[in-house]
Amino acid sequence: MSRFGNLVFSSSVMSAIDNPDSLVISDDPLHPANLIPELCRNFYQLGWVTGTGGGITIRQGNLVYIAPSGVQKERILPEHIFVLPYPQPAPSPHADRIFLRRPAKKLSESSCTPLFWNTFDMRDAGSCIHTHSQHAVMATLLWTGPTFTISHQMIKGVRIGGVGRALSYLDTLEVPIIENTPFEVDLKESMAEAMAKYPDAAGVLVRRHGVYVWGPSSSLSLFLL
Ligand SMILES: CSCCC(=O)C(=O)COP(=O)(O)O
Ligand SMILES: [Zn+2]
Repeated sequence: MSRFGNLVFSSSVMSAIDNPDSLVISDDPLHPANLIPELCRNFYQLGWVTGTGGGITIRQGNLVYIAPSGVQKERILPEHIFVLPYPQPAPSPHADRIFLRRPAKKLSESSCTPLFWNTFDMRDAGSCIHTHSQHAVMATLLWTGPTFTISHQMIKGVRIGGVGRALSYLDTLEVPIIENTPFEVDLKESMAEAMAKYPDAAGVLVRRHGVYVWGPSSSLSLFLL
């Protein structure tokens, strides 16, 4: 453990401070910096992240990897990935979010970052995926109330709260639907409220917009989609 300003981080985080690019260079296809671009290409092919919409994060221990904002997600490269330490104090007008590594190219981290943080803080999630899937949007139009509810369907792989035990055929899956806002960041509070009110939900739908789904790892978040 070492100190970085007022924060205490593991030695792996501290060694990354000397060579930030080492955080996104790996031969391992499962390394988050390689996995995020691959998953984004898959999401594009599925029609889930058309235009520049959607976002993804993977957290491995105290390192958080986040895709860039406002870019065609199918064109993301490992060098475009942001890396942040976790945990860290919430950003405020007086303190910015802390980054261990930013891309050399002029990019911003996903505008979903505050919402991704909800899933780390409230569910100890290892990944969170946000898509604009037409199926998710359609569900929010057909279920006009505050939740999408389903039972006796393909819910056996869905985990309670995204990270707990798997649901059975006989369980009922209830997913909160929050109302859309002009900016992604403005969904943070209503998403957190929905997560607190529905602790068993493995995701949050955003009306006329899409869905946030999380899991203990990227493969399990993906399965829930
Ligand atoms: C045209 S997308 C508007 C913002 C949005 O909904 C979104 O998902 C964008 O996420 P990003 O990671 O590109 O900031
Ligand atoms: Zn979105």
